[in-house]
Amino acid sequence: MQSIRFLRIPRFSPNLLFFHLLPLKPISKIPAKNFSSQMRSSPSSSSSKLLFRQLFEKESSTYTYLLANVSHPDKSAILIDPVDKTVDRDLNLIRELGLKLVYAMNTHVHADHITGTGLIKTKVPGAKSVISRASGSKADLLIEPGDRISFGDLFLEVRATPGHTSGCVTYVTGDEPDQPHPRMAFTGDALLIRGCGRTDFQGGSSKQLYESVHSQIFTLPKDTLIYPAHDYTGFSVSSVGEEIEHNPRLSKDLEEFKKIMENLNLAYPKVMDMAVPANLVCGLQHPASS
Ligand SMILES: N[C@@H](CCC(=O)N[C@@H](CSS)C(=O)NCC(=O)O)C(=O)O
Repeated sequence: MQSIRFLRIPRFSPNLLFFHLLPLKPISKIPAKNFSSQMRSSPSSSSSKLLFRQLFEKESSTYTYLLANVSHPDKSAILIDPVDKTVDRDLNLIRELGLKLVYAMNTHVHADHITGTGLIKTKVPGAKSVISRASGSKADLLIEPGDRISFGDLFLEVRATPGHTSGCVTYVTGDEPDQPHPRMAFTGDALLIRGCGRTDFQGGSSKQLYESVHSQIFTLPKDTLIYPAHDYTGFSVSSVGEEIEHNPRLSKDLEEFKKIMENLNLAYPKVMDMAVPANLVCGLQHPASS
């Protein structure tokens, strides 16, 4: 299905809002599945703006991301990588901002904390849990590479970035004129700022992680903003160009990268034995509630 429109399209960055007159290219549906929070009410309602918040859970140093299409009447919102301990904070924020949470998404099965997605489903009727099919987890939507996750007129595309775990994905904002510019990549634990996820459990593979990051993230425009699932050193955001140049692990060649990863000598996450089984059912140890 295609539509051609010439409209006043807002362009925006996460921090600054710009408005330009742009011709809107034909929209063509990609063959992979389209997960949409609502039907497009009118082909001419294209005004959209992103609300973006980066939220932090200090015990596990996890970032949760809130994105919403605030110019759309539905004010549809999504959460990426919510943590069970901070679900009430996140839901209060969503309530205060008058948003409607449609998807609670995971980038992967976390080993260091319990996801908030299952708990959110018990508190927000209609919100759907999302994780990759390759993760082997239960969720309402099992997404695959190339799928689109829509909220209002905005969308994320799904890229497979295995290596930290076999089911890791990166969510990237759309590559169309009415989508955020610069693009934003929510990399989970595949790519951290000046680091990357460990590869010593949960089907991890250094070679696979290296190939994932180089083929799926480092090929994005250099100004693409990198938003990871963790930071242990005080960083909050980076860019593709910055990580290509300065990432002390992934800027090396594959053989050197593998040696670095073999010698990380990290202790296993303290709650791993409890977190992994729980996260396979979206954080609730009750399959029916996933
Ligand atoms: N100390 C923490 C776990 C820290 C850790 O292992 N982090 C993971 C991501 S969460 S599984 C990781 O990949 N770290 C990479 C690195 O270079 O630090 C705990 O006990 O939970």
